[in-house]
Amino acid sequence: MKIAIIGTGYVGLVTGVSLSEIGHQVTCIDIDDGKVERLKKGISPIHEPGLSELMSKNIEEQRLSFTTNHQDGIREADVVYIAVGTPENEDGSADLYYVEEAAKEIAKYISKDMIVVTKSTIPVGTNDKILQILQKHRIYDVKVEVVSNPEFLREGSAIHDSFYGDRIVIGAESEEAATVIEEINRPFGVPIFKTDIKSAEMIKYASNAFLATKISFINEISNICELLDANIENVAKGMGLDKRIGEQFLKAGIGYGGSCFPKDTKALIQIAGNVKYDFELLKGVVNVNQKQQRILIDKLNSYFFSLKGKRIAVLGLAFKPDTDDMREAASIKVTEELIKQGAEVIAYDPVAVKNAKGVLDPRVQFASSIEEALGGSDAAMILTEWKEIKTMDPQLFHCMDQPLVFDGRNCFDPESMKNNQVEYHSIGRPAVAVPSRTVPL
Ligand SMILES: NC(=O)c1ccc[n+]([C@@H]2O[C@H](COP(=O)([O-])OP(=O)(O)OC[C@H]3O[C@@H](n4cnc5c(N)ncnc54)[C@H](O)[C@@H]3O)[C@@H](O)[C@H]2O)c1
Ligand SMILES: O=c1ccn([C@@H]2O[C@H](COP(=O)(O)OP(=O)(O)O[C@H]3O[C@H](CO)[C@@H](O)[C@H](O)[C@H]3O)[C@@H](O)[C@H]2O)c(=O)[nH]1
Repeated sequence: MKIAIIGTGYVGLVTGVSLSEIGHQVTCIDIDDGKVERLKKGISPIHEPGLSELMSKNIEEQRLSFTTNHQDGIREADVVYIAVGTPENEDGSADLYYVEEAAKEIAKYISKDMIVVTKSTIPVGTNDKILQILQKHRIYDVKVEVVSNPEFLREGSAIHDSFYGDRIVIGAESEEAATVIEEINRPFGVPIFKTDIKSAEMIKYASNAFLATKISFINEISNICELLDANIENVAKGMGLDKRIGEQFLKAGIGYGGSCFPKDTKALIQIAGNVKYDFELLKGVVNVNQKQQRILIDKLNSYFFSLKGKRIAVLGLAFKPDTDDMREAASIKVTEELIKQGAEVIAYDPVAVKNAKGVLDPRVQFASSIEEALGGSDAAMILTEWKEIKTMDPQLFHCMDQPLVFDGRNCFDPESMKNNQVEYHSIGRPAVAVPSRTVPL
């Protein structure tokens, strides 16, 4: 099948590469010249395990190409995917500008019967609007159908998720269109769930909102655990053994970030609000997350009398491990607050530094190793559970004069920190104090 994909971000690029890997002829289109030039040379614009290798392989085998020219990409295609961004408007609703522009571009160049597939996360009812745009702006009198095919990949494991996902959701009005998209995806071997368009649109938002709810729930439980001297890791494990609850997404920490949960939860509140439904539970989830992102700062504030002049090492900047994505990363708010309170911030991340430099306060300094960040620091904060951080020798914390760690991702066993004489404050677990500590507060 000949497929064109509009937008080569995380979703468009991973979709294009994966569809070419299972044998389709794919053209990826983007308006960003620089990005397309790099892609043509086989250079991935994002850090995503396994992506570069698979991309180069399919470019070489001539199943995958890139262009900035919509006409070239769309003219020959049997199916066109929309995978452009749907960022957050100021009021929390989804900004549909890029999706609507993409639909207009498609309409200009459709010259034969065509299915347009939406991969972008779009509010319930948006596929209907896209169909109207396509019908209004098309030049030739051809049949055009829209199919909703929301994406469930996670950054950091996007390629794996494409080939081993739990389900592929296809929302269509006609059985014929649904079957075409089913056949395209069949070689993935992932279970396919076919439904109507509006339900497919809602499945995407409801899934993200449910996962975000699990995270805010366990974070609230972790805060209560701290007050009662219980241990959140044991609690989450015991809860997760119940198959109805499940062990995933019960990891307490400094809240969820990234390009999806923060914006999609707020968009769903708006989607509900538009039909006069007050989604109280989800509002609570969002508020809890905002509070949770401050939790390490609060711990630091109750430890030190003032942060003025204190040197704080921040370990991990990306919103999660195995990605260089900084969108809505906890590190943005945390470093902003540290600087506001007069601290000196020295940060380390194995891959996200380039992107971090574009979004963090220019006063944040960057270290090229964990040791360098820790050297001379008064405290360390762990914000991303990179493998390199989780598996480091706790003795390394002695690069600080007196090791003091605030861990927002529960990377270490408190017992091992105690054995290594490291003062250790984590999430939802009793703190480890070191009696000999003499740092002036
Ligand atoms: N990032 C994720 O993990 C993820 C997962 C599932 C779903 N989603 C959803 O998928 C959509 C895309 O997300 P993303 O993270 O890939 O976005 P992104 O911002 O990384 O990429 C969007 C790309 O679209 C391009 N673009 C914009 N308008 C265009 C046009 N008219 N023609 C061609 N290219 C155009 C941009 O230049 C950019 O490269 C969003 O709706 C998002 O919510 C994202
Ligand atoms: O138990 C957990 C699990 C995750 N997180 C945090 O939640 C955020 C999101 O993590 P994750 O879901 O792994 O990454 P994303 O790449 O944002 O993927 C989510 O958002 C995508 C975009 O919609 C969806 O496609 C995916 O299914 C959905 O998992 C990150 O900040 C994590 O640190 C926790 O705090 N605790």
